[in-house]
Amino acid sequence: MRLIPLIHEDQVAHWSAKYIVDMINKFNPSADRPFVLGLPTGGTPVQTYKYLIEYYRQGKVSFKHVLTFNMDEYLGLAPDHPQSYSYFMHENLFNHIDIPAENINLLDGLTTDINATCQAYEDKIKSYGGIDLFLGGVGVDGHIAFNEPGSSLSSRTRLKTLTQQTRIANSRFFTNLDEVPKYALTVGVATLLDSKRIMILATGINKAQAIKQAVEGSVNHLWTISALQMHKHAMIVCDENACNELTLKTFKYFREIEHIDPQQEYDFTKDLTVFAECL
Ligand SMILES: N[C@@H]1[C@@H](O)[C@H](O)[C@@H](COP(=O)(O)O)O[C@@H]1O
Repeated sequence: MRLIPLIHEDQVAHWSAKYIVDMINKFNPSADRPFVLGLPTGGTPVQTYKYLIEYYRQGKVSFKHVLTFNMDEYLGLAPDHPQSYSYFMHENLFNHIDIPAENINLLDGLTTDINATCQAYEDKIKSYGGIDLFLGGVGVDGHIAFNEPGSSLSSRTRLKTLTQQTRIANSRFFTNLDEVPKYALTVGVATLLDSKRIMILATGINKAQAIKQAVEGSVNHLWTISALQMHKHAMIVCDENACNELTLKTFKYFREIEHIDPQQEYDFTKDLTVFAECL
């Protein structure tokens, strides 16, 4: 696993956006060979999306041949509902870049045939040869996508019941807790593990326990983020607060191998994908 223990939240956003840009450009996608990108919602990636838009506006990346699959969607919310993940993605990213509408894939929260919708999503991902890079966040309870504690580590896209803790955490985007849906459609842990690369973002002290479990804990279905340990190219990009529960030894080790010096400006001009190739 590659852990990038940065200092500030903004560096996490900048690092992750630059990594995505470097990956896309290196891949050199075309109509016949698109780059397949998995995407999350939540508060954490918003700033990453702002940086991606900035890179796009500066002409440093194009999304014309990028195909996206979002990781999850609330059951029962229409795509134009302001709290739906579809709405979020259009507001925060898709409306500001050159991605063709037909390249965007989102789970249908209004589906009347859940199993068929989930199977079709898995099939579509496979038909493109899998996800090249899945970007994600992490819940306070260590969930990735909506794979709540106790999710099978072999799970695929399906319906999940949300925990009360997750509903409370996500209620900040709704008027009150009762409005937060109780169910969601989500890609599974195995769907995520099938991606060629996974990059999880974590910022803030409330993610520190999840990061400890992910990096120092054992692989465990109660902390689904720990399944990243089974992946060949998994990365966690986090700020100092999210590292708060790591041992000093772990923290220093990863900081050293990533050449992160808190006294120096981070060099965002270098190719961030290179280290991953060496792992
Ligand atoms: N399903 C999403 C996850 O994909 C996300 O990682 C998590 C954390 O969100 P935030 O970044 O707002 O802390 O929230 C939701 O539960």
